[in-house]
Amino acid sequence: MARYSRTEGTIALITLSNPPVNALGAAVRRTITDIMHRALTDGEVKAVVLCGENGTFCAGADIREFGKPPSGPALVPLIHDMEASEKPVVAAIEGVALGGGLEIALGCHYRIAHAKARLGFPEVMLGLIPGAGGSQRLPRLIGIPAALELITTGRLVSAQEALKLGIVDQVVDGNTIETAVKFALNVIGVCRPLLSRRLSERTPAFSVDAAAVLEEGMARVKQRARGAFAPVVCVQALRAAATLPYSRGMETEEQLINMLIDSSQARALQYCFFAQRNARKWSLPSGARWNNSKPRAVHRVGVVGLGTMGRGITVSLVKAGISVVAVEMEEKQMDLGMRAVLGMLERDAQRRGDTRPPTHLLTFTLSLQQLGNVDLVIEAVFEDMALKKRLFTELCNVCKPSTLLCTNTSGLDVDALAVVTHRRSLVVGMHFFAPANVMKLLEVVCGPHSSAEAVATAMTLGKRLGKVGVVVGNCPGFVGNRMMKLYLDQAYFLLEEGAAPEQVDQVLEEFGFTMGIFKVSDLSGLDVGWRVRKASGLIGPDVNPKTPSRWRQGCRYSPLPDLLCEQGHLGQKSGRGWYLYETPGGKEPKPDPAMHRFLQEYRSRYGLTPRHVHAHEVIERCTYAMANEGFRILEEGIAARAEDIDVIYVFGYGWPRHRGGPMFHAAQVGLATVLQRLEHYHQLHPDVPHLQPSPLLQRLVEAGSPPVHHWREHVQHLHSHL
Ligand SMILES: CCCCCCCCCCCCC[C@H](O)CC(=O)SCCNC(=O)CCNC(=O)[C@H](O)C(C)(C)COP(=O)(O)OP(=O)(O)OC[C@H]1O[C@@H](n2cnc3c(N)ncnc32)[C@H](O)[C@@H]1OP(=O)(O)O
Repeated sequence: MARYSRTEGTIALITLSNPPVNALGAAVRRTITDIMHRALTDGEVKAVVLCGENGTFCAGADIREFGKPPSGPALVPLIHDMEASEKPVVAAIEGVALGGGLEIALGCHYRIAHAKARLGFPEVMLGLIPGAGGSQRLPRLIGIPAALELITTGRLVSAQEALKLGIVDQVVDGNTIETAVKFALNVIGVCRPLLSRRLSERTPAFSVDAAAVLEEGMARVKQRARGAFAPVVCVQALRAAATLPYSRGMETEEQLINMLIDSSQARALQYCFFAQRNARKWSLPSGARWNNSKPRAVHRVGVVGLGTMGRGITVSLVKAGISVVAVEMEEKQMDLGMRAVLGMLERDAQRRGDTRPPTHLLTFTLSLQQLGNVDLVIEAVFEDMALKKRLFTELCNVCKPSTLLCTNTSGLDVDALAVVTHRRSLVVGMHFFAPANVMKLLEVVCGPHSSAEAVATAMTLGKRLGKVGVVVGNCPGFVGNRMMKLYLDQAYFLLEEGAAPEQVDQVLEEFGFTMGIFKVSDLSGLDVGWRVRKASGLIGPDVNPKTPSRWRQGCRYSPLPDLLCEQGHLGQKSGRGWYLYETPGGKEPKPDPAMHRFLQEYRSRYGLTPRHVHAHEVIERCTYAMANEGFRILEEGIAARAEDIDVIYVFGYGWPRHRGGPMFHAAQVGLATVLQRLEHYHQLHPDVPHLQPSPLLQRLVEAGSPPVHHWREHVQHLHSHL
């Protein structure tokens, strides 16, 4: 938990020891409190050095303890006693000093950091504020504007930036602990009393315009928070630091953290923290798992297709230091793709202050033959199964036998591609999200033949690219797009029933989505879905001409997006979609009076009487339809855990993190309520079978609505696909 030793005769060395990240669980807090007391009262000890074992200072409070009854000593008195001591206390920071870890370091009189250390207050990402004095000490050390930025965003800073800001006193390349011990020996008795080093006793050096900075900060934070409370409360805590004496500021900090600690948003954000980490822990029916499967080394990757996705994937790979052979079939496309990739890399290098983008890692070619020596290929051509099959057959002839063949399809059958190859076990889906160099999500799609080695390699490659990988099973649309289809259907039906696109979007954005569904659709291009619907036989020559327009495959269908596509209204790129744009390619959506007329005519053509659609109906129908499909996905074993589904939605679809994800949201609303509302909507819309509550949801309600991490126990055919 924490060890005590003496060095150089007079220095007490306290080493936090709680692997993997020295989180401050109750037992750790108890041990450091005892050991610190011993050091501060031992007459032979003249100074204390505080460090962490295994190259990590401390990642803060143990997040697993939040939401449980408090136990063990609190951090605030420990930090207070340490700071009040007449013996200098020096923090030797290696690895990370985060949250409560940084709060402890700020209670020390001096801070020495290793050059590779990172420091920060990420509490806001967990729905909290720094609650052990951090919100009061940091602004006293670095001023309101810098503290405001760090605390409201949760951004971590490098040791170098921390030095510039004044958070640390020295940065070292060599042995941090040895340097801190020498430093401690040097300051014994030099700075007596340690008054000027005690941040709580500092007179805040706030500039006269602190009030304006806080006001501006509050406006900015409210605009970005999308309904999340914690960033707003962070500003309130900083306002207390700016306007109140330290002790009153601390009282305010305590009131604010107590208000947040049991909030549903904090629960959701902390759930997301662990869900993201658990997603890495995949397993297959064979018993292969993340921790017993060895990934292949990947040095050189082929990317086939330089459209939007291929370009983003190429940029992502190159930025991770991986050589890429990018193949396009047509010269014109190659030229466009090459210029786009180089432009993105150039802009990225400029942003990072680098003069030269890593273009030496890139080869552009019109010939598949150049893929002979790559370790892995990512196919990113059009969503056309016949084209993909031809390509995979050819890749088998061209690539060395050990090359992994990955498809970036957003929903086509990965197994159908595997079977055309002679290396079925080396085929997996790597489904990136646009723009692929920005979006964090990667669905790794595992077919029935995919080997553990292939899955491990795709997941490891994803991690190198900075992606959050989630292993999913193979079915149309996988997890994300399969649920998205039902979300979109509900949105179209709401328009048919009386809503306007901007009304639906406003409700979804107020709920916290990054962008409303119709804005997203305009951004991605309406033709993307149109092509998928054509390929799946929902529209086009295969449809029996006698089939009613609003009826397909035995259920209600909305032809609204097809009608827009037929008119050339493809979204931003054509200047018109669900919204109107100033020019083709414009980014600013405006409600379109022509769309309102179009919807009116559409409704009267089909005898639909428009009604007022309430905001709660928009949310319920969209989010419960998604969750209901999520339960089916779990039942079929397409996703291993509800958490995986939530990670997919938070990282790939703009679902508000502070609401945890569609499955967690359903649990927070109450599964019995979700079931009852789905039954209600299904009664009103019997022609929408997807609104019928899924059997798993019904069983969970019968079982008393267990918490999310127990849902697996109620799945009848665990791991049918994974
Ligand atoms: C004092 C609490 C008492 C509760 C009563 C409430 C009273 C109110 C008073 C509150 C006092 C507030 C104190 C403080 O202000 C609040 C905090 O400190 S909140 C915590 C802030 N810290 C963080 O958010 C850090 C989170 N961690 C990370 O960012 C990263 O994990 C990392 C440290 C940068 C390391 O990254 P990686 O190397 O990529 O490794 P992983 O992320 O995979 O992590 C490895 C492993 O460690 C687990 N883990 C990481 N951090 C914590 C943590 N803080 N608590 C518990 N567990 C942690 C992570 O889940 C991984 O586990 P694994 O998946 O391997 O099982």
